[in-house]
Parts: sequence; C-alpha cells; structure tokens
Amino acid sequence: MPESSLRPIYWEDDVVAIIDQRLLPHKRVVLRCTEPQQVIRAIKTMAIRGAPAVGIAGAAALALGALTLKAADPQTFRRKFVRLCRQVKEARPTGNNLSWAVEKVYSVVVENPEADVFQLRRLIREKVEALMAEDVAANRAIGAWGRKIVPSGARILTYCNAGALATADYGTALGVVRAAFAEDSSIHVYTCETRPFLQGSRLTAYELMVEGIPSTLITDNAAGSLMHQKRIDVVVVGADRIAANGDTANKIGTYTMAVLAKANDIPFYVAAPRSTIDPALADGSSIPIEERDPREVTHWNGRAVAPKGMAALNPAFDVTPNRLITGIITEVGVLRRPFKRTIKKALEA
Ligand SMILES: CSC[C@H]1O[C@H](OP(=O)(O)O)[C@H](O)[C@@H]1O
Repeated sequence: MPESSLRPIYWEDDVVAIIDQRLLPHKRVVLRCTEPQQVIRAIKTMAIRGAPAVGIAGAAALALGALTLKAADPQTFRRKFVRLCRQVKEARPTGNNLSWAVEKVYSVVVENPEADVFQLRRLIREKVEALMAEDVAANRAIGAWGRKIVPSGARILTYCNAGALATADYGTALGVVRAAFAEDSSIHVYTCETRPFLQGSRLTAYELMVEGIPSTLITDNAAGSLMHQKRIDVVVVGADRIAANGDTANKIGTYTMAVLAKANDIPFYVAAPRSTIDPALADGSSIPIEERDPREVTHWNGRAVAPKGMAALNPAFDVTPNRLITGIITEVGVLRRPFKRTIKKALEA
C-alpha cells in the first residue's frame, strides 16, 4: 500500500498496482498488472490517466516487460525491448511524458552495452523507480514556486485533474493548490467538472475532499459567468504537451478557460514538470490531438445520453496559444514571456 492513498500507481514486489480511476470516487479498485500489455490497456482505457502518471505507467510497463520478455541472450532481449518501447509510446499520443519516459528507460539499455539480461532487468527497474521519485520531487517544487502566484485568500479555478492522481503523487496544478493551502487555509478552489470523462467532478473533487481543501464543483459552462462576476482570482491548469514557444496542449476545454480568463483579466497559469515540454515542437500547431471513442460523449456509465445513432466529436485535448498564458510553473521556476527563451533556459537548468 503506498504511503499516500492518492498515488495512482505503485509497486507491490514485481507487480504494478494501478488504481482504476474510471471507478473513482465511489469505488477504489486496484488493477494488479504482471504483464506490460495489462498496463498498456490501463493507459488506453484511462484506468490511469494524466500525462505524468501515464509516463510513469509506460515506464512501469517496460520494467514488467524486462522481467517477462523471453530472451536467452542480451541481443534478443534488446531487440524485443525496442519493440515493446514502440508499443508503449503508442498507447496515448498527446502527452509528452509517455515518450519522454520511454526514452529515459531505453537510455539505460543503450548506456549499458555490456550488461547481461539480469543486469538490464535490475537497471531498468531502478530507473523506473527513480523516475517516480523525480516526478514527486518535481511536483513539490512546482507547488513551492506556484504558491507565490496565489494571492492571499485566492479563489482558484482549475480544470480537469492535474493532481496526485495525474502524476506519481502530489500533482502539478493541484500541487500549487496543496502548497498554497498549506500556508493559507482561506483559499477556495473551484473545480470544473470537465466533460466528458469528468476528471474534475470525480477526481479533483475527490482529492480536494480528501485533503480538506475548501472547494466547489461547477459545470464547465459556469466558469465564464464566475469569472465575469469577479469570483475567480487566478486559473491554474495542468498540461500534456508544451511546445518550445509555450503553446500548451491540455484537456479539451482548457482553451475555452484561457480565452475566458483573458477576457476577464484573470491570470492563467499552466503547471507542469519539464518532462511535459517538447522542445522539438516549435509551436502547438503540430501537437497530436487524441480522438477518443464518441461513446464517451453520447453515453455515461454505459447508458445513452444522446439519441441512438447520433454522431459525436470527442477530441481529448485542445491547444492554448502562449499569448493566453500568464506563466508556466515548472520545478525550476515560473516561466514568463518570452517563453521560447525562458523555456530553453529552464531545460538547461
Ligand atoms: C498533471 S497534468 C494531467 C493532464 O492530463 C489530463 O488528461 P487525461 O485525463 O486525458 O489524461 C489533463 O489534460 C490534465 O491536465
């Protein structure tokens, strides 16, 4: 059992335990994975979700693969392992953390050309555990930097779930909230439900209730009205992929929140570790946007909401242009314009 009940993924000896977030907040079911395909399926079905958590899960899938791959010699092991790395990377396309984590784990294999299969298995497992610890440390640092942008008694609007459940623990946007609350119990969080997967009403609300942080659930449609009534002081969201110029992909609807914040002169911050930044992308125009099953829109809990046969669009993310972003809160500081320069500097820190 992990030290924090909100850790979405943890090791039980050589088993990868994953909380099935599709069933939260009312049921806590743990998926116990012994094969990489089980973890890949958990990522695809969003049993585990959240860019950093998906990266950690992808890395854990590789550690399971290293244990279960049938390879009599290191060459066969390496050949099969490369194939598995490609499979894991394809599990979800938008978040940068998945491919980033796979590359980090694969680098262990490349950097140890003389290692035998047993040594590679150990080195890969150690790398995965290090990535988990590094993500938690990064989130706590994001919280420490981020609390400085939260005014005393602030009413914070957040979107989707960028909490402990979306990372290895503690969260990014909710890491900022946790750090601010630790110093100022008068803050108040407004969490958007975040249709259609309801990460806000099911997961963020769950985290805030568990932590005893004053909070209110709102429909996505209510956000603009609250901002217009001057009932929101700052918006803080997570991210799935940040381009070199600061354009940011995040849950569908984030762009709407950014436009509304701009229209109401409310600061809009993105909170993310550097593992979410994709320096190879000059801007957000080429960030791959995952299209998910339209039934996530037309149905809920297996029951039809829309008429039978109704077509539905279900892009899982949108891209917020950097001009709508006040700052990007990372583990090495709050990045401001010009993002191309400050992001480059942050990646070199
Ligand atoms: C810590 S940022 C997590 C990020 O991932 C979420 O997407 P999904 O639930 O589809 O994995 C959302 O965009 C969050 O902001």
